[in-house]
Amino acid sequence: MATLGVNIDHVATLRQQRGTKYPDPIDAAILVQNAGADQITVHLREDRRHIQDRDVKLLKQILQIPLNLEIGNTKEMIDFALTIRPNMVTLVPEKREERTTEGGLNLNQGFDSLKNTTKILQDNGIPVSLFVEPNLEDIELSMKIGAKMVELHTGRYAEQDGNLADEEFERICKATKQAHKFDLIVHSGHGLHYRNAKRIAKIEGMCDLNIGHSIISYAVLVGLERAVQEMKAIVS
Ligand SMILES: CC(=O)[C@@H](O)[C@H](O)COP(=O)(O)O
Ligand SMILES: NCC(=O)COP(=O)(O)O
Repeated sequence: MATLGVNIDHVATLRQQRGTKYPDPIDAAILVQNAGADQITVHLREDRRHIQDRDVKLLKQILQIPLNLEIGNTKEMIDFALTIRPNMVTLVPEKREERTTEGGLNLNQGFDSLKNTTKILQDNGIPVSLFVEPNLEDIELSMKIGAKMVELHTGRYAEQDGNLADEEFERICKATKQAHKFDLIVHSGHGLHYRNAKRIAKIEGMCDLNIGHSIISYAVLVGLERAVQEMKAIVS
């Protein structure tokens, strides 16, 4: 079975929504670590809509489990990663206007630049994963770029039902097999939740699942009763 990386971006989304100091993703990361997560994942977006530079710096200092930093392939982000030195970097595509990451990297278009960035980071001891569509061409390109890992974008699998989800699942299985032939470590993520994650975790050789939005959403619900009871005790 796979290990679990918990993406805590959307704890920061709640904070940024009001410009408050709470909820602090650092507090969340400690709870997540104590609950048994194998890794913390954060996506430092160019527009800083959720996670902030300060969050990443503190996480690197306090975490006892690995920190996976997701960034776009820009000079600003590469310089930041080289300063912070996370345990790994996942290079992801980014569009300011998107609500969330819509697909994998365009490896054909970005080939030279991604190869260069991967080399810089890995030469500095930071292993690189490429966030890619689960297709055979992109797996081969990932190997040619020289990354040690890929993260297969499971968004389409998560959005589909029935036969269409089965077809996507097959694509993920084939991409995983192909990646193993090239000695790439395989992770998966995006849109995974309590009903669709198990099937992906059971794929042979699937290393890690990065899951964020569904876990933070569920945490709001399972924590609400206690939160209301504690406020009720204060106001009454
Ligand atoms: C790259 C990826 O799939 C996730 O990290 C996702 O991007 C979470 O961040 P957003 O919800 O801001 O897209
Ligand atoms: N790389 C995927 C990730 O970190 C979490 O994505 P999501 O579960 O928030 O959709």
